[in-house]
Amino acid sequence: MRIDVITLFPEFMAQSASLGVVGRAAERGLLDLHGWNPRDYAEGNYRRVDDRPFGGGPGMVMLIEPLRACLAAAKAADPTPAPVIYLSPQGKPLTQAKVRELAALPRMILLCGRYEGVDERFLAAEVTEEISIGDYVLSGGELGAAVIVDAVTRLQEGALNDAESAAQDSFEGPQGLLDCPHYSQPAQHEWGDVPDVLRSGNHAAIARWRRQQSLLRTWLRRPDLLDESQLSKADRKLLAEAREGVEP
Ligand SMILES: NC(=O)c1ccc(NC2CCCC2)nc1
Repeated sequence: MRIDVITLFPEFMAQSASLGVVGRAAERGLLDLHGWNPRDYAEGNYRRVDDRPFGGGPGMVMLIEPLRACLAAAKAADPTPAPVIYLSPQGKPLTQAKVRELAALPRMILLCGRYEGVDERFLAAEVTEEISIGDYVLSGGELGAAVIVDAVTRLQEGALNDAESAAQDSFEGPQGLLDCPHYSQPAQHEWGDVPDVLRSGNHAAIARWRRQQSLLRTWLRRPDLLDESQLSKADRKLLAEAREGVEP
């Protein structure tokens, strides 16, 4: 997948995409990441990318023309069509379903705003959709872009060593349940012992326990994600059994 990021801080994106799963995916050619700096496309001695807002008020607004030229350069670099996604608190909340949709694309262009934002005329003319990574305000869209880069890259074929681990992630299953608890060495510890079932070697019992824990955890922590009408008979039975003796 190719991802072009329009940002005044391309070094930030390069850094965040050089580590771990994303870094490895980039090395494997699963991710082709390009940074584009609007300042490189700003005219005049001062190479202005921002100016004061009409109507007054605090802060600055990113100007149309440097962004327009910068986006044109990014599009000219590769013929593959791509949605232009603007990160902002006014965007649609990012969900794993949206991540899966984006991960299936051959390319996307991420636009990162700074200051008070981008001239509305640029958004109206060039932006396909706005996405928010949560209901809070950041100083720039770069962290949102890094979140999207990470989330879509780990879903690229071959990015994760064990494809299963992606399927067992929270929100991944068809019902979008939370992930179950995980344990490793030591089996006994002053903070508690590993549940016996996980050491039993009984893979059916282990899968059952994990499913039950995911159901219980989702019910306790994120009931908004649990649509019991969508649960199978088996899942409803597992949840009922797990609920006994547990206060939400
Ligand atoms: N919740 C978010 O996804 C988000 C995105 C961008 C941002 N700030 C940017 C937007 C325009 C100037 C700074 N803040 C928050």
